[in-house]
Amino acid sequence: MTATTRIVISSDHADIELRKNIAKHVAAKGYAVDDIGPMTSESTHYPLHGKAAAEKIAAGEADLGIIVCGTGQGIMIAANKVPGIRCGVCSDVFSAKMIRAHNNAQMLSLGARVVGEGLALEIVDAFLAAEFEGGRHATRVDMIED
Ligand SMILES: O=C[C@H](O)[C@H](O)[C@H](O)COP(=O)(O)O
Repeated sequence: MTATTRIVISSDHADIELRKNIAKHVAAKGYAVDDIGPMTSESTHYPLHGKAAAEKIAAGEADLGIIVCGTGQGIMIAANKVPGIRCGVCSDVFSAKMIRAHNNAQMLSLGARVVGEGLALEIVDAFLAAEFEGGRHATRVDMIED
């Protein structure tokens, strides 16, 4: 992926400040960021926001996505219900690299109540820097899509 990669970012209410700071961090690297909210901390429902971000990717309006909820789990489950989407929750840098390198995941999910902001930004950087390795991994990703 290049610096022209389009990145959609969303969350539930668990930590909109973390989401906004991720958006700023990613934009500062030169990526095209589409932060689709929500814009207030009012309690909301993570399935809505995981689906909305995943649908942007499925529609070809974004290349990669970063989503946030309390644990990262609920919004990830919702995103993965959109056909063609592969999303993983990461709480460590190695996994963030490997969901791109081996699983060709288009979406990274973060738990705002699990990781602090410093680690979250390192995880984001690892996800964005990694490239899909193809080969035997492409065979397996194709099996998921089948
Ligand atoms: O997987 C779900 C997420 O962690 C949600 O962010 C969480 O369930 C929201 O909980 P609450 O409504 O208590 O803030």
